Amino acid sequence: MKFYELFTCFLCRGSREKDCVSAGISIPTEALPTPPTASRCFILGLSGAGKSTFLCRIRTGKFQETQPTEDYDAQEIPLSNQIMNLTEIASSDRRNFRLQFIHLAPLSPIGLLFFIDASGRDPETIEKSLEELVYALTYARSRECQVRYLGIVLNKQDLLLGGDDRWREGLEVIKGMVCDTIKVLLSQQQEKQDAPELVAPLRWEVFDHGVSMKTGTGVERILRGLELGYR
Ligand SMILES: Nc1nc2c(ncn2[C@@H]2O[C@H](COP(=O)(O)OP(=O)(O)OP(=O)(O)O)[C@@H](O)[C@H]2O)c(=O)[nH]1
Ligand SMILES: [Mg+2]
Repeated sequence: MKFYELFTCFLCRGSREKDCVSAGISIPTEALPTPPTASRCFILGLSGAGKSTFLCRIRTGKFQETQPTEDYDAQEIPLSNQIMNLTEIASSDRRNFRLQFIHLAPLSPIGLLFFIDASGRDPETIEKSLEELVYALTYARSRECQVRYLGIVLNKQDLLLGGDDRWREGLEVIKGMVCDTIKVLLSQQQEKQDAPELVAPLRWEVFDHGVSMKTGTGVERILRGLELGYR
């Protein structure tokens, strides 16, 4: 799928309904999010990408089996420089993501952590993930909200390590698709030049090298990235 197709796709797709069982804090669909006081970081990614497992790792320091999240799940964690509110948006649901902006003042910066299940190496799943990422970045911008930090997490690499060398190649392809998408998005937005300070995440990076929420590899790196992104 071409980049501009990703761009138009998000405009025509609505948010999806999911039948889910809550893994943590469960809030009825119709309830509005309560305003958090800490800096905000949204955890996005398709269902099953590992968002709750990441939150669970932070909460308990261990791997625990999760259930699909219902609507969203939030927790506040202390970083070295501030308190960070991490809010998982279940299945990257667009409506639930948009609802979070009710309590965000214009120009207030946010962070995004975007999870991708890299174990399948299925191009359609990656493209679908990237559509959601483009939607999130573009929606944040439409709300005059600066994305201060974007971390893209290529998760579940423990499932690749036992395989042959082709997994390494597959991972590089995924990383290439992610980087191309972000670069095209940023250059297109910069061309518009209507609000340059809102255009790009001030800092973005891809977490690859063995990342797995099951083994815990990469969790510290992700938190450190977030910390640096908000410095
Ligand atoms: N092998 C492996 N499994 C993982 C990893 N991360 C998550 N899982 C498993 O993948 C499944 C889905 O993980 P979740 O963390 O619930 O996924 P999610 O992104 O929160 O999904 P939704 O809440 O539906 O949006 C669970 O069975 C996890 O145990 C990983 O790094 N490696
Ligand atoms: Mg979840």
